[in-house]
Amino acid sequence: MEKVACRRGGRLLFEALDLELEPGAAAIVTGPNGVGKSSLLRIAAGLLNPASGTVERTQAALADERAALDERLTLSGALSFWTRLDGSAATPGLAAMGIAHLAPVPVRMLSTGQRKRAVLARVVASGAPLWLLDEPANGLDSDGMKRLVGAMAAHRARGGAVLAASHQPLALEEAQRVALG
Ligand SMILES: Nc1ncnc2c1ncn2[C@@H]1O[C@H](COP(=O)(O)OP(=O)(O)OP(=O)(O)O)[C@@H](O)[C@H]1O
Repeated sequence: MEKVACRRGGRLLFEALDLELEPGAAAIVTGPNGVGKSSLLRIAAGLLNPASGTVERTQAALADERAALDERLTLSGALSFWTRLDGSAATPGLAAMGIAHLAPVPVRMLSTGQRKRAVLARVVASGAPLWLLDEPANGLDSDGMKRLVGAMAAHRARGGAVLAASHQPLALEEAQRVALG
């Protein structure tokens, strides 16, 4: 991102933001509620246009509060919708997040933490080089947190990059800090 500005509802949230993520790199976006962290991730995902500046990205997978998993389907069915598009497989994502046993369970029946793991499984399964994680630790128990940290480290070791927004400390070694507000 070069000189990126974000305006929402007529209000300038941030401007002149430069951010570069090399393969294997990570950045953590911090700042108070409403400052524009999710908006920054949506700009990075290509879902929101910056008010000014330029964005160049590789293929990205976004995990935010919208699960983007069909509530009416089983978890494996909902993940398959995405893996068919991505030409990838759901199994590694389910295994990485420790929810292989939930594959036949309808998405609507998942608990908060299970749902969060499912969203992260979708990201892991995507094979996308850039992970955009909005509050990825929310709702996770200690095992879920360990799995998230492990998945991010493995992704970076394979040359992937992570851009995360979090109020909670995230174990991301040598991550750049992007402090908004
Ligand atoms: N669709 C929208 N239209 C207008 N304003 C919006 C829209 N979506 C978000 N906003 C506003 O943009 C601002 C930034 O929202 P955003 O979700 O990016 O903040 P955040 O830093 O992620 O907050 P939090 O820490 O609470 O998750 C907020 O004031 C919010 O009300």
